This record gives sequence, C-alpha cells and structure tokens, in this order.
Amino acid sequence: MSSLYHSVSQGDGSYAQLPPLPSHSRQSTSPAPPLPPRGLQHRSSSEADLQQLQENSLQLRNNDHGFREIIPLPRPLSMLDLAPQPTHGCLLRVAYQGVPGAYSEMAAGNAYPNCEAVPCEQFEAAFQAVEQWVVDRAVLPIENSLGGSIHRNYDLLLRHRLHIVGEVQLAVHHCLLGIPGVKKEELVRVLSHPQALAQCEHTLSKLNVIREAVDDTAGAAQFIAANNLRDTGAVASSRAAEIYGLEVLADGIQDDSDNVTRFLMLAREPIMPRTDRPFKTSITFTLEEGPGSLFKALAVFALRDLNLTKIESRPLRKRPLRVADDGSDGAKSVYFDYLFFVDFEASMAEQRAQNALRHLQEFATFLRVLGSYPMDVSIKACPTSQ
Ligand SMILES: O=C(O)C(=O)C[C@]1(C(=O)O)C=C[C@@H](O)C=C1
Repeated sequence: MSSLYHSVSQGDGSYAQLPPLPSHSRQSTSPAPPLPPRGLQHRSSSEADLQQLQENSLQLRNNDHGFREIIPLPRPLSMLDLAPQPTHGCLLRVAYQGVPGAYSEMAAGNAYPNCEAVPCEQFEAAFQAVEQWVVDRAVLPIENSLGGSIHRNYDLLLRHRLHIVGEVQLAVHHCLLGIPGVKKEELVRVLSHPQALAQCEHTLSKLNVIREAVDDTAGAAQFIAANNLRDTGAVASSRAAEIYGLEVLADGIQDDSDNVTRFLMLAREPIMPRTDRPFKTSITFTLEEGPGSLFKALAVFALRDLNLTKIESRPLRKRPLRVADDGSDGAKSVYFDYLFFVDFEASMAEQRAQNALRHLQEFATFLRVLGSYPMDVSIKACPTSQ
C-alpha cells in the first residue's frame, strides 16, 4: 500500500480507503489554500472525517509572508500499513530473472496469476529485491528434467534468508528464433541460456552452429532483434518471438518433449504448513565425515516412509576441504565437505516429518528447513507457436 494512502474511520469500527491526500497538503513550502469555514459547505460524514484527520495531522502556522504554512507531521501507522502482503496496492510484485518473454516470467504468471512480474538481471538481484521489500515474491528455476539442477539457486538459497512457499512446474517448449526471412541453415551461431542450450543439444549439434551462453533465453532474442543479426539465432519461447519481432524458424526443438522446469516461489515469511493437501518440505544439512553418515541421514526418512523427491549436494564453500590423519604412518587424506539439499513429500505439520528432522538433528552438524509448501501436482503448459 502506498504510504500516501490513508484510512478514515466510518464510525462503525471499519475504515475506508481514501485516495492520496492532495499534493498541497504534503508540501511544507507552498502556501496552503484557505480552508473552507466549517459548516458552510455540504460535506458527507467521510469528507468531514477526512478534513478532521488532515487537520489533526498537519500543523498550521503563518510564514514570513503572512501565508499559512503547513508542516506535515508523521502519520500514525494503521493496521493497513502493517498488512503483510501485498505491499504495493492489490498487485503482487514478483521478481524473476531475465527479460519479458523468459520462461521464468511465464512461471511467475502461473504461480501468481495477475501479478506484476518484475524482471531482474541476476538471480541474486531477485533474492535481494524480496529481502529489501522492493517486491513481494520471487519465482526462480531450481531444476530441469533434462538439464538437471540450477546450482546457483541452491547456493543462493543458503546464502539468503528467504523461505520456499510454493513450487510451479512448467513444460518448457523451445523454439529457434531468427530475423524474419532468414533460414535456419544460414545461422552460424545460436545464443541462449546455458540450460536451454543443454536442453536442445541434439538439434543444435545437427545444425552445426556455434553455441553461446547468455543470461536468459528472451535476452538472446532481444539482442538479435536489436542488432539485426541475420547469422544468429536464439533458443527461446514463441512469446519472445512475438515480443521482439522475430520469426520461429523451428518449433519444439528440445531433445525430449518431456522438458519440465521446476521453479520455487520465495517469500520473506514462511507459510503455515497444512495437512489437507499434498505438501513438500525442503531442507539443507551438513554431516560429519565418516562411513555411512549419508546412509544414516537418509534412513531417518526411509524409517518413517517419507518419500524423497530430490537430493543434491553442493560444496561447502566456507570449508570446502578437510585434511585428516589417515593412520599411524602420518598419511593425510583430503576430504571434500558437502552441504546436502533434500526434498521430501510431507508437511512440517505432520508428526512423522517432525520426528524425522529431530532424528536427523542428533547427528547433523547443521540443519535448516528451507520451506514446507504445497506440492505442484500438475505441469503447466508453455505457449507454442501453433
Ligand atoms: O532463460 C529463461 O528464459 C529462463 O527463464 C531461465 C531458464 C533456466 O534457468 O532454466 C528457465 C527455464 C528453462 O529451463 C530455461 C532457462
């Protein structure tokens, strides 16, 4: 909600939203128009209340030129200012990485219909935009069925304090885009996001083109259009073709028609875990080095019949290597230290999930719940050019 909005009591305990105060009442330097004498004009009760409110929160004094000057006083916070979300009017602002036409923008629209999708240059910027209240949520890719994990976002999940509040699965349908009139055989190089290039490996090998990685699929299309690059193509969505005025030279070029990217919905606050619908919980932990330590950690889930949907390991950046004595001969071994990420099918409101984590805590050297959120049991379709 804009801080210029204010609420007025309707006399029945409820409060009405009023438009911003006129700008003159917010300036301390310009002369104030004379206030109409009370009772001379017909005013509704809410207008009267508004007048009263303005008078209460403004101090009037005569300036050097004899004009009445308004000195704004801080407006008291109301319950509406403290409403947790959305923070910008009724539109939820959702950060995604890339430019309009990126798959992440479609995922944001699927996750939060009617949201205002806010493009960000890097994943890190999207995390920070939520943390700094510039936006309300972020929607970021975490894994793809063909290309695998998006490691950068695993690392950022740990570095930042956001919570996973949902997930959305999008069927990614890639097109080869070019300047209108160009044939795909004329292309010398193809630009796209590294994940998208990896998902179209076979098609691009057959085309025998140079592959160049850029920040996002739609950004590649935008770059080609802006520079009229006739020898360069982009792997991107058909929506990106529409936005940047490119032609679809080939449609559905991903190596497998089952090409699904899973996106996470991130927020400053966690959601309340529930048990009335399928939930997933994502955690991260570290373990002591030793025989069977990962086996023991995973057993806490198996013992309680908790299905694991994902396990990922990342180097522990602050302590990537550990040197240990390996016996009496003075031999030293170097161990890599890992951080594990696990997703399991259960809600933190379930006793068996709580027991599993309590059990894991007995030997994990670090444990953090990243979020407990509703499972996306559907796969959203991505628009095609047909
Ligand atoms: O570049 C885009 O359009 C994105 O939204 C990024 C991204 C990714 O990071 O995996 C998203 C979905 C596809 O898997 C390809 C690229």
